[in-house]
Amino acid sequence: MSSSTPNKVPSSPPASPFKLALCQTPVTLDKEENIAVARDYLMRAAAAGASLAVLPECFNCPYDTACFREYAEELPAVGFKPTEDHSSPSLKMLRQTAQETKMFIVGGSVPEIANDGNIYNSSLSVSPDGTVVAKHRKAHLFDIDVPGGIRFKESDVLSPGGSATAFFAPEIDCTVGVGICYDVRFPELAMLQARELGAKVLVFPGAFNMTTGPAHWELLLRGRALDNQVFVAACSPSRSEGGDGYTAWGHSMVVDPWGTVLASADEKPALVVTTIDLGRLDTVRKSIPTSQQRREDIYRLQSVP
Ligand SMILES: NC(=O)CC(=O)C(=O)O
Repeated sequence: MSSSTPNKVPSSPPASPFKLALCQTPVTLDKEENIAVARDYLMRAAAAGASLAVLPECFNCPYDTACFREYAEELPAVGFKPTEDHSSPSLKMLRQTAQETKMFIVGGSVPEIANDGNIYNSSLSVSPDGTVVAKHRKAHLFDIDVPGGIRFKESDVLSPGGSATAFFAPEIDCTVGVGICYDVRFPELAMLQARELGAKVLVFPGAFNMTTGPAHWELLLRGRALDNQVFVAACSPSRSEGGDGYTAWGHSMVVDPWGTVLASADEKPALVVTTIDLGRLDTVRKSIPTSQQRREDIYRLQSVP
């Protein structure tokens, strides 16, 4: 797996605390309306003092494989400059809002159509000057079949991304990792973001559902926070029926490196704002120094012939 490299190694001592906002927006069939609502929540996040704001998975589109191709947009690569024109209405909104508010925005995710016709579930992150600083394509596709629960097959329509993603945000002196929803179930990805890319906050736009949400959402977020001793912030759409009846769990949540839930929403539309103090990360890592106690010599997985 290749990894995108953050644009700077974070300096020490840790930066001042900053505010992070999760925008748990309602998502409907109306793409234009979804984008306008997302902007409205982002403006409210800025008014609440946020420096980093996050949108949900598929913020412009119902979470429904039947919708992905119709709603898909072409998206640019990392490094795309604010001066360059682009056709994507979602990117236009993200850039304009980031520039106006001076926030870093992790733009949830939107269906992306690539030059070769493949569709991806992709997240763009934009810096306060409007530059695209990260692009993550959902690496693990949500193909599941839970008897009596839910069946979903993203791979019917989507192709998987092939890298781990993180970007450095100088204004808050923090490297931010980005994964999308099902990616959170794979500890190796989070470990790569934290250990090799230096992420201190892992952000997951995600839309769990009424079967896996109550069972696994909080458990996974707290697990990834604890096993990497990082902050984890996950942003869901609010609970509304998708085109084929997919019902999002909601419960957007921020967890600290000790595994404590700092802030969370219920299932309704919500703006969750909380303070991130990266000093907490150093305290936890000093108290329980698991990163220095790893036994790499005994972790080798051996394949069975
Ligand atoms: N929707 C997803 O990608 C993941 C999910 O709902 C789950 O893992 O459960």
